[in-house]
Amino acid sequence: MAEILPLLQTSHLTMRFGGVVANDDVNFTLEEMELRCLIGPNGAGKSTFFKMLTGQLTPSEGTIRFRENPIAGNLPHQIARLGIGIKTQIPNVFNGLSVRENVWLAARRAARRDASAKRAAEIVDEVLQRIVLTDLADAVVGQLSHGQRQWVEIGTVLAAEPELILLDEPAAGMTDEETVRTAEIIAEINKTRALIVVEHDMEFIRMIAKKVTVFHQGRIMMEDTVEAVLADSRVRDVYLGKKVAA
Ligand SMILES: Nc1ncnc2c1ncn2[C@@H]1O[C@H](COP(=O)(O)OP(=O)(O)OP(=O)(O)O)[C@@H](O)[C@H]1O
Repeated sequence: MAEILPLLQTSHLTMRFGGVVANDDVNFTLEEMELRCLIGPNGAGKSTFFKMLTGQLTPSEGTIRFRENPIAGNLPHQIARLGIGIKTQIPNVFNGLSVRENVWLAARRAARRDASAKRAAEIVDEVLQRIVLTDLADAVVGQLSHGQRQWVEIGTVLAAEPELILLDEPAAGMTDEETVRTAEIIAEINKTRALIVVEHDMEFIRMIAKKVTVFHQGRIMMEDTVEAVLADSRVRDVYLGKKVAA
Protein backbone atom coordinates (compact mmCIF):
# COMPACT_ATOMS: atom_id res chain seq x y z
CA MET A 1 0.00 0.00 0.00
CA ALA A 2 1.27 3.49 -0.80
CA GLU A 3 2.52 5.40 2.22
CA ILE A 4 0.43 8.45 3.10
CA LEU A 5 2.85 11.34 3.28
CA PRO A 6 2.39 14.26 5.63
CA LEU A 7 1.96 17.60 3.87
CA LEU A 8 5.09 19.01 5.48
CA GLN A 9 7.88 17.38 7.42
CA THR A 10 11.13 18.79 8.76
CA SER A 11 13.91 16.56 10.05
CA HIS A 12 16.76 17.79 12.22
CA LEU A 13 16.20 21.29 10.88
CA THR A 14 18.88 23.61 12.20
CA MET A 15 19.78 27.24 11.48
CA ARG A 16 22.87 28.86 12.91
CA PHE A 17 23.79 32.52 12.68
CA GLY A 18 27.40 32.52 13.83
CA GLY A 19 27.18 31.35 17.42
CA VAL A 20 23.39 31.78 17.65
CA VAL A 21 21.40 28.59 17.08
CA ALA A 22 18.06 30.05 15.95
CA ASN A 23 16.54 26.63 15.12
CA ASP A 24 17.99 23.54 16.74
CA ASP A 25 17.11 20.04 15.50
CA VAL A 26 13.46 20.85 14.71
CA ASN A 27 11.40 17.78 13.77
CA PHE A 28 7.98 19.06 12.77
CA THR A 29 5.16 17.30 10.96
CA LEU A 30 1.97 18.81 9.52
CA GLU A 31 -0.77 16.64 8.07
CA GLU A 32 -2.85 17.49 5.02
CA MET A 33 -5.52 20.10 5.88
CA GLU A 34 -4.15 20.63 9.34
CA LEU A 35 -4.29 23.99 11.13
CA ARG A 36 -1.35 24.43 13.49
CA CYS A 37 -0.45 27.34 15.73
CA LEU A 38 3.15 28.12 16.58
CA ILE A 39 3.78 30.02 19.76
CA GLY A 40 6.87 30.94 21.75
CA PRO A 41 8.43 34.02 23.31
CA ASN A 42 10.41 36.61 21.34
CA GLY A 43 13.54 35.07 19.87
CA ALA A 44 12.24 31.48 20.16
CA GLY A 45 12.90 30.86 16.45
CA LYS A 46 9.45 31.06 14.86
CA SER A 47 10.35 33.59 12.15
CA THR A 48 13.52 31.70 11.31
CA PHE A 49 11.46 28.52 10.91
CA PHE A 50 9.03 30.28 8.52
CA LYS A 51 11.95 31.75 6.55
CA MET A 52 13.40 28.28 5.99
CA LEU A 53 10.00 26.96 4.88
CA THR A 54 9.63 29.74 2.30
CA GLY A 55 13.21 29.71 1.00
CA GLN A 56 14.33 33.03 2.46
CA LEU A 57 16.92 31.13 4.51
CA THR A 58 18.88 27.99 3.63
CA PRO A 59 19.09 25.69 6.67
CA SER A 60 22.52 24.96 8.14
CA GLU A 61 21.43 21.34 8.55
CA GLY A 62 18.40 19.11 8.14
CA THR A 63 15.69 18.56 5.57
CA ILE A 64 12.26 19.98 4.70
CA ARG A 65 9.86 17.87 2.70
CA PHE A 66 6.67 19.33 1.19
CA ARG A 67 4.73 16.26 0.10
CA GLU A 68 7.32 14.35 -1.94
CA ASN A 69 9.51 17.39 -2.64
CA PRO A 70 12.67 18.18 -0.69
CA ILE A 71 12.60 21.99 -0.53
CA ALA A 72 15.33 23.06 1.93
CA GLY A 73 17.49 25.64 0.15
CA ASN A 74 15.11 26.08 -2.80
CA LEU A 75 14.47 29.62 -4.00
CA PRO A 76 11.35 31.42 -2.71
CA HIS A 77 9.63 31.48 -6.13
CA GLN A 78 10.23 27.73 -6.56
CA ILE A 79 8.65 27.02 -3.17
CA ALA A 80 5.74 29.36 -3.94
CA ARG A 81 5.16 27.49 -7.19
CA LEU A 82 5.05 24.18 -5.31
CA GLY A 83 2.21 25.61 -3.22
CA ILE A 84 3.43 27.33 -0.04
CA GLY A 85 2.15 30.89 0.44
CA ILE A 86 2.99 33.30 3.24
CA LYS A 87 1.51 36.45 4.70
CA THR A 88 4.21 38.27 6.60
CA GLN A 89 3.76 41.39 8.69
CA ILE A 90 5.34 43.50 5.95
CA PRO A 91 2.58 45.27 3.95
CA ASN A 92 2.29 43.82 0.47
CA VAL A 93 -0.81 45.53 -0.98
CA PHE A 94 -1.23 48.57 -3.21
CA ASN A 95 -3.00 51.23 -1.14
CA GLY A 96 -4.10 53.19 -4.22
CA LEU A 97 -5.90 50.23 -5.81
CA SER A 98 -9.22 48.66 -4.91
CA VAL A 99 -9.65 45.40 -3.02
CA ARG A 100 -10.68 43.66 -6.24
CA GLU A 101 -7.70 45.05 -8.19
CA ASN A 102 -5.25 43.91 -5.52
CA VAL A 103 -6.62 40.37 -5.46
CA TRP A 104 -6.84 40.28 -9.26
CA LEU A 105 -3.20 41.31 -9.66
CA ALA A 106 -2.16 38.61 -7.19
CA ALA A 107 -4.19 36.01 -9.09
CA ARG A 108 -2.59 37.04 -12.40
CA ARG A 109 0.96 36.98 -11.11
CA ALA A 110 0.42 33.76 -9.15
CA ALA A 111 3.63 31.83 -9.28
CA ARG A 112 1.98 28.44 -9.60
CA ARG A 113 0.45 28.76 -13.02
CA ASP A 114 -0.39 31.20 -15.76
CA ALA A 115 -3.87 32.23 -14.73
CA SER A 116 -5.95 33.29 -17.70
CA ALA A 117 -7.93 36.51 -17.33
CA LYS A 118 -11.13 34.44 -17.05
CA ARG A 119 -9.73 32.13 -14.38
CA ALA A 120 -8.28 35.13 -12.51
CA ALA A 121 -11.74 36.72 -12.40
CA GLU A 122 -13.20 33.49 -10.95
CA ILE A 123 -10.45 33.31 -8.35
CA VAL A 124 -11.10 36.94 -7.37
CA ASP A 125 -14.79 36.24 -6.72
CA GLU A 126 -13.96 33.15 -4.64
CA VAL A 127 -11.29 34.97 -2.65
CA LEU A 128 -13.49 38.04 -1.97
CA GLN A 129 -16.11 35.72 -0.50
CA ARG A 130 -13.56 33.94 1.66
CA ILE A 131 -12.18 37.15 3.12
CA VAL A 132 -15.74 38.48 3.43
CA LEU A 133 -15.01 41.67 1.49
CA THR A 134 -17.32 41.22 -1.49
CA ASP A 135 -19.30 44.30 -0.39
CA LEU A 136 -16.09 46.35 -0.27
CA ALA A 137 -14.63 44.99 -3.53
CA ASP A 138 -14.43 48.44 -5.10
CA ALA A 139 -13.16 50.26 -2.02
CA VAL A 140 -9.65 51.70 -2.19
CA VAL A 141 -7.42 49.63 0.10
CA GLY A 142 -5.71 52.68 1.61
CA GLN A 143 -9.06 53.79 3.03
CA LEU A 144 -9.86 50.51 4.78
CA SER A 145 -9.36 49.78 8.48
CA HIS A 146 -6.20 47.99 9.61
CA GLY A 147 -8.12 44.73 9.97
CA GLN A 148 -9.71 44.97 6.55
CA ARG A 149 -6.30 45.61 4.96
CA GLN A 150 -4.97 42.49 6.68
CA TRP A 151 -7.80 40.47 5.13
CA VAL A 152 -6.88 41.87 1.71
CA GLU A 153 -3.31 40.72 2.39
CA ILE A 154 -4.64 37.23 3.17
CA GLY A 155 -6.71 37.46 -0.03
CA THR A 156 -3.64 38.13 -2.14
CA VAL A 157 -2.01 35.01 -0.68
CA LEU A 158 -5.15 32.93 -1.35
CA ALA A 159 -5.25 34.20 -4.94
CA ALA A 160 -2.18 32.09 -5.72
CA GLU A 161 -4.14 29.01 -4.58
CA PRO A 162 -1.45 27.64 -2.23
CA GLU A 163 -1.85 24.23 -0.55
CA LEU A 164 -0.20 25.46 2.64
CA ILE A 165 -0.59 28.99 4.00
CA LEU A 166 1.76 30.49 6.58
CA LEU A 167 0.39 33.44 8.55
CA ASP A 168 2.67 35.55 10.72
CA GLU A 169 0.65 37.16 13.52
CA PRO A 170 -2.53 37.68 11.48
CA ALA A 171 -4.41 39.31 14.38
CA ALA A 172 -1.68 41.77 15.41
CA GLY A 173 -3.05 45.26 16.03
CA MET A 174 -6.67 44.26 15.40
CA THR A 175 -9.74 45.26 17.40
CA ASP A 176 -11.59 42.48 19.25
CA GLU A 177 -14.24 42.42 16.54
CA GLU A 178 -11.65 42.18 13.76
CA THR A 179 -9.85 39.42 15.67
CA VAL A 180 -13.04 37.34 15.86
CA ARG A 181 -13.65 37.89 12.14
CA THR A 182 -10.06 36.85 11.37
CA ALA A 183 -10.56 33.63 13.33
CA GLU A 184 -13.68 32.93 11.26
CA ILE A 185 -11.83 33.62 8.01
CA ILE A 186 -9.04 31.23 9.03
CA ALA A 187 -11.54 28.51 9.95
CA GLU A 188 -13.17 28.95 6.54
CA ILE A 189 -9.82 28.77 4.71
CA ASN A 190 -8.94 25.64 6.69
CA LYS A 191 -11.92 23.82 5.15
CA THR A 192 -9.79 23.43 2.01
CA ARG A 193 -6.23 24.43 2.93
CA ALA A 194 -3.60 23.66 5.57
CA LEU A 195 -2.28 26.54 7.65
CA ILE A 196 0.50 27.30 10.10
CA VAL A 197 -0.20 30.39 12.17
CA VAL A 198 2.34 32.19 14.34
CA GLU A 199 0.54 34.23 16.96
CA HIS A 200 1.14 35.79 20.36
CA ASP A 201 -2.49 36.50 21.25
CA MET A 202 -3.59 33.56 23.39
CA GLU A 203 -7.28 34.43 23.13
CA PHE A 204 -6.98 34.28 19.36
CA ILE A 205 -5.15 30.95 19.60
CA ARG A 206 -7.99 29.59 21.70
CA MET A 207 -10.41 30.64 18.95
CA ILE A 208 -8.62 28.89 16.10
CA ALA A 209 -6.20 26.25 17.30
CA LYS A 210 -6.55 22.53 17.63
CA LYS A 211 -2.90 21.60 18.03
CA VAL A 212 -0.20 24.00 19.18
CA THR A 213 3.57 23.76 18.82
CA VAL A 214 5.61 25.68 21.38
CA PHE A 215 9.05 26.92 20.34
CA HIS A 216 11.60 27.79 22.99
CA GLN A 217 15.26 28.61 22.37
CA GLY A 218 15.08 27.29 18.83
CA ARG A 219 13.62 23.93 19.78
CA ILE A 220 10.16 22.42 19.94
CA MET A 221 9.44 22.43 23.66
CA MET A 222 5.94 20.98 23.54
CA GLU A 223 3.22 19.98 21.10
CA ASP A 224 -0.29 19.37 22.33
CA THR A 225 -3.87 20.59 22.31
CA VAL A 226 -4.43 24.28 22.95
CA GLU A 227 -5.90 23.52 26.39
CA ALA A 228 -2.95 21.37 27.46
CA VAL A 229 -0.39 23.88 26.20
CA LEU A 230 -2.01 26.89 27.84
CA ALA A 231 -2.34 25.00 31.14
CA ASP A 232 1.31 23.88 31.13
CA SER A 233 3.44 25.51 33.81
CA ARG A 234 6.61 25.36 31.63
CA VAL A 235 4.86 27.31 28.89
CA ARG A 236 3.74 29.94 31.40
CA ASP A 237 7.26 30.16 32.82
CA VAL A 238 8.73 30.64 29.35
CA TYR A 239 6.37 33.50 28.66
CA LEU A 240 7.14 35.07 32.02
CA GLY A 241 10.83 34.92 31.11
CA LYS A 242 11.81 32.28 33.68
CA LYS A 243 14.64 29.90 32.80
CA VAL A 244 13.18 26.64 31.49
CA ALA A 245 15.11 23.77 29.92
CA ALA A 246 14.11 23.37 26.27
N1 LIG B 1 19.71 37.16 10.43
C1 LIG B 1 20.03 36.89 11.68
N2 LIG B 1 21.31 37.05 12.12
C2 LIG B 1 21.63 36.74 13.40
N3 LIG B 1 20.77 36.28 14.31
C3 LIG B 1 19.49 36.11 13.95
C4 LIG B 1 19.05 36.40 12.61
N4 LIG B 1 17.72 36.13 12.54
C5 LIG B 1 17.36 35.69 13.76
N5 LIG B 1 18.42 35.68 14.61
C6 LIG B 1 18.40 35.24 16.01
O1 LIG B 1 17.81 33.97 16.03
C7 LIG B 1 16.99 33.81 17.19
C8 LIG B 1 15.58 33.45 16.77
O2 LIG B 1 14.97 34.59 16.15
P1 LIG B 1 13.53 34.58 15.46
O3 LIG B 1 13.34 35.92 14.86
O4 LIG B 1 13.44 33.39 14.59
O5 LIG B 1 12.58 34.40 16.71
P2 LIG B 1 10.99 34.59 16.81
O6 LIG B 1 10.48 33.46 17.61
O7 LIG B 1 10.44 34.78 15.47
O8 LIG B 1 10.86 35.95 17.63
P3 LIG B 1 9.71 37.11 17.51
O9 LIG B 1 8.49 36.54 18.16
O10 LIG B 1 10.33 38.25 18.29
O11 LIG B 1 9.53 37.42 16.05
C9 LIG B 1 17.10 35.11 17.98
O12 LIG B 1 18.10 34.95 18.96
C10 LIG B 1 17.52 36.11 16.92
O13 LIG B 1 18.25 37.17 17.48
